Amino acid sequence: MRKIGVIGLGHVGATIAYTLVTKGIADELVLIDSNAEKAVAEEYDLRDTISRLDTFTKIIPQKYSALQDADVIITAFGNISSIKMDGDRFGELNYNAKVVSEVAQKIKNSGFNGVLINISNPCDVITTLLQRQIGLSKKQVLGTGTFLDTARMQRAVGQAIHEDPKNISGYVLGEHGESQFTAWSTVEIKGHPIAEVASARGLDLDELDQRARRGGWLVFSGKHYTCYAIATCAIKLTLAVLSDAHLACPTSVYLENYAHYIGYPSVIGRQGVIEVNKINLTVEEQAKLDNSAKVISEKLGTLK
Ligand SMILES: NC(=O)c1ccc[n+]([C@@H]2O[C@H](COP(=O)([O-])OP(=O)(O)OC[C@H]3O[C@@H](n4cnc5c(N)ncnc54)[C@H](O)[C@@H]3O)[C@@H](O)[C@H]2O)c1
Repeated sequence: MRKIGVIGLGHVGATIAYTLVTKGIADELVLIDSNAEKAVAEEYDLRDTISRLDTFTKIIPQKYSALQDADVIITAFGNISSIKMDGDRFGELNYNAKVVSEVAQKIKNSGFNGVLINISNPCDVITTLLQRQIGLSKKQVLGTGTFLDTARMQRAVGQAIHEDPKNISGYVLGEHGESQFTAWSTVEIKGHPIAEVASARGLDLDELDQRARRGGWLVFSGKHYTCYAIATCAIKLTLAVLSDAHLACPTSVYLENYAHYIGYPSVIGRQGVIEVNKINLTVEEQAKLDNSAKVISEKLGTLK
């Protein structure tokens, strides 16, 4: 039996819930939102969907205690309308930090002992707060982090050279925010290092890095939220946990040397973060990672 909880049923949470139901991934789905009307609306839209599906999902609305034996909780609470068009994901910091204190206590009281995947922004800060306040092990808590930004880098490079983005491998690392960076030393196209392809095809890597970083704002500026790509990232991570896939991907993971969560290569399976996959970065990339960690650390500091 696969039991999943989604907390926060806005654009992102509702897209995730719909995907979990229509793909038959969840046998039981706990749906929670502080907006009671919104929760009922999403619950019944999904119940009506189930009438036409070949699979059945038991929907359990608004019940934290039902999370006790859940395999995965996905947190997608927030207030996206508080984000201005200036490209700063820290706009939700104070709001979501307050939500954490409420939600973390309720998750803790439920006795949940599975894997928590956080989406709420600022992702690295909120993931750090959730882990600290729920008290689950650092392996059991992760954030989507730069998994989405890496998809955007794959899209930017793929578009530039007319390749399927899935043929581009490598990592965007650091904060899920403005200080993120593409670690070009890790990027390959069908096994060819990007440096080779860039010189042969005249690619401007700085510009592609910028396109990956600004990718979210391209979507946000048109519809004032993003949903499909982040939901797909969360679903992929959920499936990696449920099937113990040992999926190698960048997520927001706890790094001892920074003492908080940050986007870094990891391996995801049944227990959550199976491994923090330490890789060799160039001196320049390491400096960018350190800088990104400083940005996250400073924001955490403002909350103390
Ligand atoms: N990490 C990423 O890559 C990524 C990508 C997209 C969005 N996000 C973030 O995900 C979050 C959700 O985005 P959205 O567009 O769905 O926002 P949204 O404003 O549409 O939805 C947020 C939902 O959370 C609910 N909520 C607020 N406080 C709550 C609480 N105390 N308990 C339970 N539910 C609560 C709200 O009622 C609302 O339905 C935001 O923080 C957003 O910035 C992150």
